[in-house]
Amino acid sequence: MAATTSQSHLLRPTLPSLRLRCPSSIHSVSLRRTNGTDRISSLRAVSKPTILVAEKLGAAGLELLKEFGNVDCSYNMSPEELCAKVPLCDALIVRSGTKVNRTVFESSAGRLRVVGRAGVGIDNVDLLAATEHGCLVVNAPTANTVAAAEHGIALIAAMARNVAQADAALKAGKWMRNKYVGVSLVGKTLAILGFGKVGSEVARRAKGLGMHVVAHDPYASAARAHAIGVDLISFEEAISTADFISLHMPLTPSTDKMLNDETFAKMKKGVRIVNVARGGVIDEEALVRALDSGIVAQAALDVFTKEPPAADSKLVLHENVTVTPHLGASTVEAQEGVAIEIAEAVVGALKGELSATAVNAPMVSAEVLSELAPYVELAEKLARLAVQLVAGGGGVKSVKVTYASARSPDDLDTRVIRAMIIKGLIEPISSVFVNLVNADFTAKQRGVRITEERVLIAQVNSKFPSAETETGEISVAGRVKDGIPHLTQVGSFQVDVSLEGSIILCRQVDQPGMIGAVGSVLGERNVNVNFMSVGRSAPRKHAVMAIGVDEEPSKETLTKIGEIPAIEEFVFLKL
Ligand SMILES: NC(=O)c1ccc[n+]([C@@H]2O[C@H](COP(=O)([O-])OP(=O)(O)OC[C@H]3O[C@@H](n4cnc5c(N)ncnc54)[C@H](O)[C@@H]3O)[C@@H](O)[C@H]2O)c1
Ligand SMILES: O=C(O)[C@H](O)COP(=O)(O)O
Repeated sequence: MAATTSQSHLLRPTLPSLRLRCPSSIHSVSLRRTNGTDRISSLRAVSKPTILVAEKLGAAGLELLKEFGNVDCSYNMSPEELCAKVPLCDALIVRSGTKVNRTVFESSAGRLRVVGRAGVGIDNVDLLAATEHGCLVVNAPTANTVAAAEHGIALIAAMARNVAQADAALKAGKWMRNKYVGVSLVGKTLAILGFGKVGSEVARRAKGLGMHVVAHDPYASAARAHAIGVDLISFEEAISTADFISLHMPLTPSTDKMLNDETFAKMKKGVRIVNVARGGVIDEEALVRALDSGIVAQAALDVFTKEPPAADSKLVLHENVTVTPHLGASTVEAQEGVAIEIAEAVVGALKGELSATAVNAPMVSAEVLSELAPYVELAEKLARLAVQLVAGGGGVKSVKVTYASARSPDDLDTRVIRAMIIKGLIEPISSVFVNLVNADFTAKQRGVRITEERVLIAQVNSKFPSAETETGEISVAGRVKDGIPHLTQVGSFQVDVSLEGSIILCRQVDQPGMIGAVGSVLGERNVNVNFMSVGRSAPRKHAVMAIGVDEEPSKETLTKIGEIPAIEEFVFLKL
């Protein structure tokens, strides 16, 4: 019998069974918890990795990298030069100026294990190709946020007051006070599209300038926006009511050319547009048309579809457009921060640690990670063992994994364990290298179907911990002997005591004299013992004594039992 209560320990997941279903048979393996080390990323260890830095990186980051590996700083490489170098490198660090496409991963012939993007946007890295090649991609998402937001504000102010145009005119000898009358920011509506890290920092600053700030972001939390004093509104409302629009979303298939002829047509005439996100979110030819027609009064752009843009770009040369050459992240402070952030992420990944900034692998919180760590090696080893039990060498096509845990099934992140199971299933029978990055992809590609079942187990804190099983349940067993109910097991201890009157359970060190010591305490206080049984784990180790008593012992009697030196825990139970 297994008894459970609703009390639960949150951090005690258990993985009691893994079942491998093969075409003709079922193999079961019991899982046990081990103290195995965390081999989550399973990135192959090399003595001193080579790290290729393809774009300029801050000195502090380079120092960190040099402490760990051989650092090759090769800036301004052609695509061909990059492809020629990657087979010799374990990690590659880039900014936005290097295209890390499928050819790069293919050229690396499996050597490249980490791509570090020293910045936020990863639109220059082919994530699918990285994943297929088992290459982790990490970025540095936080260190340049403030720099980008400050640049956005600088562009809003410079555009509104014609700073760049007036500067150029004056340097050309033209004093044009009438031509460069600007517009004020105070009281104007600023619509922020993309209310993430940069967008929300721009919002804070714009509010300080007296602007009315609204935002559109399908994934942002309204509570977070309200905390900054910003209303989240629809895209249509944002673009049709704004005096200024500032773009802060990533470039993805769904944001590609988000601002186009159709959307410009819906804007308030004379709107001003700022883009420090990615050039591709604007249809640049449509923007030129909107500028020419006067729908858009001015634009300030830090980013372009093609960087650098063509020297004769109509957009760049437009008199109502202010441009900077992708300088949003380019402050001394941001570049030092980004360099350190990416160096730490790349070094961590090369060491085989899970990165908090992984872009194409599960990001798992430190809490969940430490909870799962003991099961990681277990999962891989069991899968390795199980796959080798399959006759015929064809591997498995279908695997069912059952996770029994005190965590709610919705709150059980199984990605790391699943990846290790896939690794254990596939690596022994193939030359494929499987890690956390490519596990799901590899399983799918090889036709291995993983189904997962999550079972919620309630766990209890027992008054008598020896009654608990490894999985946190209270376990007792009994039988009927000569018509009388008997207790035959407490936890993992075998006992045999009739269930009459009341029972005292004691756990003690197995040593001579214990039955006499407890019996004398009871006898001296006139408590009649009707049955006594001892079960032990091994001679002279631990034992559980079950004592049936006719009378209820006083508190003082129980205290005396507890004071016997070898007694480790005890409990009195009324039946
Ligand atoms: N110019 C620069 O030097 C510079 C510097 C830093 C960041 N950036 C760019 O700025 C952008 C934002 O960076 P971040 O750090 O704030 O990223 P972030 O991930 O914190 O924020 C992006 C936000 O865009 C939102 N979003 C996604 N799709 C959207 C859509 N269709 N409409 C509206 N919102 C949408 C997301 O929900 C998210 O909240 C990125 O494109 C990044 O590459 C540029
Ligand atoms: O996405 C980013 O982090 C910015 O666009 C900065 O890019 P950069 O590193 O090329 O300056």
